Formats: sequence, C-alpha cells, structure tokens
Amino acid sequence: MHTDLISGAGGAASASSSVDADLVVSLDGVGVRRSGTALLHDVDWRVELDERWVVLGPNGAGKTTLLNLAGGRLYPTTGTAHVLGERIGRTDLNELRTRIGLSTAALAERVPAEERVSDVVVTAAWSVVGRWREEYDTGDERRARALLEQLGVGSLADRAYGTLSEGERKRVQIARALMTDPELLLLDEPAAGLDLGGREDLVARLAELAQDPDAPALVLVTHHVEEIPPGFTHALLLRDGQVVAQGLLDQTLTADNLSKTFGLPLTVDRHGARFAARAA
Ligand SMILES: Nc1ncnc2c1ncn2[C@@H]1O[C@H](COP(=O)(O)OP(=O)(O)OP(=O)(O)O)[C@@H](O)[C@H]1O
Repeated sequence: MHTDLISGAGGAASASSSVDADLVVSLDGVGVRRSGTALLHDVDWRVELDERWVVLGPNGAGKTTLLNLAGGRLYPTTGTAHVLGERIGRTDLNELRTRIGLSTAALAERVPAEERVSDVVVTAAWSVVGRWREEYDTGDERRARALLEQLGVGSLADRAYGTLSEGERKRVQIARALMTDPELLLLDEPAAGLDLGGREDLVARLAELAQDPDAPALVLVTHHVEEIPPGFTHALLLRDGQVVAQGLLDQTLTADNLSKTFGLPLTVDRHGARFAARAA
C-alpha cells in the first residue's frame, strides 16, 4: 500500500494517442520496480468501457500498484500504459484524474476527521481532500447529497467524517469516487473491515452499479471471491506482481487458477451469481 505516488504536476503537455476510444485501460508489457523489486512484471491488460473487472490476489500481489497505475497515480517503469486514451507519462495527470474515480485506503486516511461528510464527497470535484478555500456551487452540493443518498448514507451528510463507522466511511468513499461522474471507477477493497450485513449491503449496491449501462467502467480489488458483486464480467488474478490468469469471470475464476494465485489447493463454488472459495 505504500508505493511512492507521483504528483499530478508531472508529465509533458497533453497528447492524445491513437488508442481505441473504447479502451479505458490498456497496459502493454508494464512493469513497476521499486528499490530493486518488481511490484508488477510484464502485465498486459485491456479494460473496455462496458466491462466490470475484479482484481484478485493475496497480500502483496501488486493489486494496489495496478490500481494506482490505472488511476494515473503511478508511472510504469517499463512498458506502456494508456488510460482513457492518454499515455501515462505523456499527459497532464491532474486533468486525467478528474475523469477517474479512485477509492483506496491511502486516500481515505488523508481525510481529516473533522471534515463534514458532504464536504468529503464534494471536494472530489477539485481532486483534494479537506475543504479549504474552494467555492462549490449548489449543484455540486446537491450532487454530493444525492450520491450519499444513493449509497444509503444520506442522513450522515452533516456529520464529521471521523465519527462514522468503517462501513459508513466505505460508502462515503464510494460516493466521493463517483462525484466527478468518472469514466472509470477504481475501488480498492471496498468491503474490507465490514461486518456481514455491511458487506452484503455493499455487494448489492455495487451489483446495481455494475448492471447500470450508464455506470463507468469498474475495477474492484478484493481478496475474497465472496465479495464479487453480481454483474461483474471479468477477472484478473495476480500473484507476485504477475498475471496468473485473466478474462471472462466464469472462465477465469476456476479452482485451478485460484489455487495458483493464492498458493494453496482451493475449491470454488458458485451460488447463483455469487462465488465462494475454501481450502480443498
Ligand atoms: N515504494 C515501495 N518500495 C518497495 N516496495 C513497495 C513499495 N510500494 C509497495 N511495495 C511492495 O510491493 C508489493 C505490492 O504492493 P501492493 O500494495 O500493490 O500489493 P497488494 O496486492 O495491494 O497487497 P494487499 O492485498 O496487502 O493490500 C508489496 O510487497 C509491497 O510491500
């Protein structure tokens, strides 16, 4: 979770490439190295507009690194990365980030405890955390409150963020990630720390989002197949920074692939549109 992130000011002037407009993320032979270690190695990955991806893998597999790359927060060390048609390293990342909704633990930790919940959401329009001197119009305020309602936490809009439970915070973070009406929504372990009811509620809300044809392309990182919402279409399995398998969810989420990914014999069961895994 502690990869050095790049600031938005870097990069040359915006230069759109000739990449297919339907390709939201396009990675070719991407590697990320830090302190002599490969966090990601030779990753090829394509995400299209109407796809909903789940990224699975054990602790330290490189999932957050992959999400930070797709979120324009990180440069590849090797290979090429295009996000929303822009090449990372050759575009204004501040501009690109306004088109991407990103929810990670690292971003959540930067929210001041005293921040009003509706401000946590509305400040996404400015890619900042912590309301400062910015002026927001009433349209922004209305949208922030509507998103909080949609996520089931509308009644908390005027509370201080620091007073919320973990489950409530997760929903606020997703509302924030949706604030700019992004073309790509990246969620890093949104169900971590939730109780069973909270998890099931979140899975149902993400399933709704996944089935909405107007929703952005979705990428959800998780450790648990039980957290995959119905409506998700594709899976990418990572281990030690390398792709073990990727493709259509049904074809990729096999006992064999999952066992290789987590390094122990596993069985996978399907119950309707949900999955469950356990040691074989
Ligand atoms: N700046 C850095 N320097 C060296 N190693 C790093 C750096 N940032 C991350 N790593 C390492 O890279 C590996 C991948 O980290 P990453 O956070 O992407 O994994 P992850 O799959 O999201 O893990 P988790 O499920 O535990 O959150 C980890 O072993 C981590 O310790």
